[in-house]
Amino acid sequence: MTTVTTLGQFIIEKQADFPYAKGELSRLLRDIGIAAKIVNREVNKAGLVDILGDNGTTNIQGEGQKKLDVYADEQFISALRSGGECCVVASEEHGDCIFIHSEISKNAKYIVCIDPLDGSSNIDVNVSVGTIFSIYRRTTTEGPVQLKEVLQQGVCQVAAGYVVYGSSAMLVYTTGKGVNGFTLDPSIGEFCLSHPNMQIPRNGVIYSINEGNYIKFPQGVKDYIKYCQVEDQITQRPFISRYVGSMVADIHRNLIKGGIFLYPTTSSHPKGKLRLMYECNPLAFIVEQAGGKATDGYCRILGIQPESLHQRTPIFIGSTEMVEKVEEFIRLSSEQKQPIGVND
Ligand SMILES: O=P(O)(O)OC[C@H]1O[C@](O)(COP(=O)(O)O)[C@@H](O)[C@@H]1O
Ligand SMILES: [Mg+2]
Ligand SMILES: [Mg+2]
Repeated sequence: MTTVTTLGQFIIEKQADFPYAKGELSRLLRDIGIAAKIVNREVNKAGLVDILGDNGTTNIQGEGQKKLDVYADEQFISALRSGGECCVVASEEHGDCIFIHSEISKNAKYIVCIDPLDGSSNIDVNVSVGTIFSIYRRTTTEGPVQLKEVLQQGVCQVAAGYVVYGSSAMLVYTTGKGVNGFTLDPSIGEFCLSHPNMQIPRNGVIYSINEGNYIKFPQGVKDYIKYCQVEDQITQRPFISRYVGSMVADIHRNLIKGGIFLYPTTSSHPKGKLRLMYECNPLAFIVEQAGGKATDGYCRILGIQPESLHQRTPIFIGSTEMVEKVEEFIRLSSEQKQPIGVND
């Protein structure tokens, strides 16, 4: 008989890794797991319930909100509110932080940054979407929590994770001691350990970028795409182009198979499109913990000092050797030198 380890059991077991732990972070991860199950239930039957389509509202970034964006946002915020371990939430769907002032949360130490529904453009077409979360601890216990306590560097994360709502629902997270993946077993309603100690291959043959923006990319990125497309058996090129358009799904695939995900600056997004606090930092923490790399082309994503809640950054993330290769192309093009391996 196969024994299953549920997320709840695993979290408790791993608590021993943290001598100061009192169970608060465990309960917070549990609360996120519960909200993920509720969102998954709606995603699974999205066509049958009134949850597809536009919500008719826009978020702080001027993006049209989907009904599922708003629904997921409400579910995660209500779970974090009622759980009692979270003192402030920074969500993609809200311009400002949501400070939680309740009796149950008066001693709460944790700060959660969240992208409640990632891959919104794929919601209505039954393609994998996700949720991304990042957890920090307050930097002081004095007085009410301040915005500056939210704007911590990615290296200060105490935990991060994502949920993929795909052919199966999976929750993948790290607390800085490796990465583990759990698959939802609908028959028992539990996330069960299915991918222990996930490791991303050091190299890969999959590159993931919206090539529709090709002409808007910096030269170094264009050169790297050309490099990926040139025939060369030794380096197994041409590489395979895969792009779901849901960052969580693209990163999850590369985490398992190896590969690189790139969202550079473009002329329409001169600072990049993806958000540092609740997309890039959490996924960078996971990929680094799995043995990969995440940079903005020059610097480590986790080392960037945040200045605002919804700031964007270019990102190159995945198998270490592939990220180092694209960094090389970006450096060479900024030194206006001809890269090797493009016009073989
Ligand atoms: O359509 P584009 O420009 O390729 O952008 C796709 C990217 O935008 C996102 O959908 C942005 O995330 P949200 O859906 O949470 O706003 C990413 O998941 C995805 O990688
Ligand atoms: Mg997103
Ligand atoms: Mg989103």
